[in-house]
Amino acid sequence: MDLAGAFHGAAYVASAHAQGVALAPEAVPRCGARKPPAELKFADLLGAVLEDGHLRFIHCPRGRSGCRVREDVVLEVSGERPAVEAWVKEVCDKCHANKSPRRYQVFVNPASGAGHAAGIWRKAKSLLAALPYLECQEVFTQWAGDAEERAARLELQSCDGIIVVSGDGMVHEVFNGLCQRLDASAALAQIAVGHIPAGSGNALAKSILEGAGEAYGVLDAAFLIAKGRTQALDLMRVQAEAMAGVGPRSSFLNFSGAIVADIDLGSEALRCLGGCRFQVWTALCLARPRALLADLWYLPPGAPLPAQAPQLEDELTAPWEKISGSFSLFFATNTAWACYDVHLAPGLALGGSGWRICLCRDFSRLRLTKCLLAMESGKHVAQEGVELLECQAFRVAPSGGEGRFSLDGEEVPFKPIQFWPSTPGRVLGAPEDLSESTGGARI
Ligand SMILES: Nc1ncnc2c1ncn2[C@@H]1O[C@H](COP(=O)(O)OP(=O)(O)OP(=O)(O)O)[C@@H](O)[C@H]1O
Repeated sequence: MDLAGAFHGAAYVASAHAQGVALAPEAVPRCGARKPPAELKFADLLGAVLEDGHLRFIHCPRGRSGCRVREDVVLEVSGERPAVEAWVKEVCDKCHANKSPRRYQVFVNPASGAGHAAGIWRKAKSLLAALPYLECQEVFTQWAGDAEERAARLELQSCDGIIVVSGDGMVHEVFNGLCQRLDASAALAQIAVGHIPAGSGNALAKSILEGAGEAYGVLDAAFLIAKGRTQALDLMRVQAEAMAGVGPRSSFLNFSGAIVADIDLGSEALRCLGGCRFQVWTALCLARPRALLADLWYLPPGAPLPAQAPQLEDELTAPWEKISGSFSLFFATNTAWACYDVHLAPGLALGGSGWRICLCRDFSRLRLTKCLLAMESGKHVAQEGVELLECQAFRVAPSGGEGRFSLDGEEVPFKPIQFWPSTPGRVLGAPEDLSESTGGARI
């Protein structure tokens, strides 16, 4: 169907087809791009909204840098109101994956990253609030653990997802809140978690955006969330000694020892620097790198996974594999990116692919430095001696010396710890399903 109208006396025709809305040459934009684009692609559109006889296309094409920019196009429409409304609805339905209205709970952490979360949320909200099919209820967290408590108490009937405006630490809290619930399986299936990067590492946001072919940015993250596609995320149940008072934990992101944990945990005090905190602390840690003396057991892909996780004190035999040694680097991950600029496991998909463990054994300071530098591009995987193991489950037990362990960016005791797959979660934002975006009939 075509939509005809006039603006300042100029005639135009907006014509929706399978890939987008074509604007006839004489179409005149009321605001936005100086020159009207010939076509507004559904891939760049979040919807069309009727406001006082005008039709606003919420349009976010990619700018020169590859990041999304907001370039709404507003046209004056004429015609029978019901016909125009039907046209608008059909266009909207083609713009986002989820046809029904969605209600999101938003958690903004004023203490995350360099303390810019409120401004970051304002930017994302200006886009999300323009979409009539989205309703966002925001809460500024008051203390560490606030988001976890709220996720554990959330009423499932009133919420379709949680948007975290913070770093990975608060995403960890939200998944742990969902995992603690009596109805955890239902909550994890229903409540998809979106991540708008406002922390220092923002590994989840980066991994989702990169996997969906989007640039890393605030508007990009908000755009992908609004698109409404979701995907599974593997979660691991964490069994550890001496976690009394903390309760059982789940991990969605990573686990590290040796220099990576020392950098991650040691640099906490420099959170005000944002992502730079890692660079500064890496330089300090490389001056005197501390190796992890430990035994690692892991269950390789394809090995039968028992229904029950072994107890931490149980002996592990085949098909478990065992590696003992001095690890200069120990970094297990569930996501391709371990930080917005650390491409730890290139190509690792979020759901159903298990974890990867990156190991360096007995590396000199020079080799370790080269490995850490190459991680930015993911080229470390081709370096001699860098191992990347695939696993379904794993256990690490320190065998001597001192050290620290970091679980999703938070410190856990330097004691035996085991990771066992649990009910997967869901995240907001996924690559476009090509079968959905092509072959649509002309409307
Ligand atoms: N109002 C608050 N005051 C103090 N701390 C808070 C508040 N709200 C949340 N927190 C805590 O802030 C901590 C840090 O947040 P988060 O980990 O998300 O950011 P980050 O450390 O800067 O980023 P990243 O984890 O990506 O490196 C979390 O552990 C969270 O519990």
